[in-house]
Amino acid sequence: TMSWGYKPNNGPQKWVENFPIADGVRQSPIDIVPGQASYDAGLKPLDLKYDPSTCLDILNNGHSVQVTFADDTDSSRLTDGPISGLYRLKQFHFHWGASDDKGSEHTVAGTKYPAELHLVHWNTKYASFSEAASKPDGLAVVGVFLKIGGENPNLQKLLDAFDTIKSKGKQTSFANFDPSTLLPGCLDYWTYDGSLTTPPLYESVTWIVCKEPITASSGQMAKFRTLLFSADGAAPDCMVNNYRPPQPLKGRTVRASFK
Ligand SMILES: CCCCCNS(=O)(=O)c1cc(S(N)(=O)=O)ccc1C(=O)O
Ligand SMILES: [Zn+2]
Repeated sequence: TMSWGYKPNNGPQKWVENFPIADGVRQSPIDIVPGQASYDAGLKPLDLKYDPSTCLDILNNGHSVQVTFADDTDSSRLTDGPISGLYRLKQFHFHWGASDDKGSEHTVAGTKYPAELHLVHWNTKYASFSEAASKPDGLAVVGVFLKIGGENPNLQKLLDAFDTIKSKGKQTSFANFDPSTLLPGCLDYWTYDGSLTTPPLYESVTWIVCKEPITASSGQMAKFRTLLFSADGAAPDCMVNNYRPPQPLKGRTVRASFK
């Protein structure tokens, strides 16, 4: 049997067949409507501290490109913001479109961005990432939108590794990358209770979506589209449109850290 993907026969409309939580009460992503978000003066600024020496490798996992971090210490972590306690950085990855007019998972008043970066952190009140991944307060994912603009030299460091991880299952060592170079200058955010946006779709994510996008040039976005969903030797299948569309809010409140 074919595993899940983003095509008509195995994509987001079909995931509920093997992952019934796809129709759950706190699914992600969502359309964020700024006028309907409630400003919460109690929300703290995000405190993100990343140690580049914890960066391990870059991988084509067949769904996205992922940069993985050593998470055996607290040296790359998220605290404050909407969360309590300390969450360790596990990995970051992206979602993008076949063209610059789509690609993000979250949308803002219906607006799609060409891509979205997700920095995945897990709650150290649990013993491991995989234990945390299924708990209601287990994960905190920081989302950052990419918009078309000037060349992004920090993003380029990742793109330069893409030729060696073109196909599914390829990975290569990737050292001393500082993910904070991919964060926008302003860390105003929206936050809501949600889920993983890929199977198993666990409802375990506190989403923290930055209001300010970072830029990528159109040529840099084209580089993402040279990656393949397919493994070496299989018919080449371009890795594009690896995003889940917005899901029903089902009564949830979206809070804003800013007025
Ligand atoms: C134990 C099962 C964990 C599955 C989730 N893993 S993850 O790194 O949090 C993740 C999050 C996300 S997302 N878009 O941040 O919800 C997408 C993919 C993955 C992945 O597994 O590659
Ligand atoms: Zn993601």
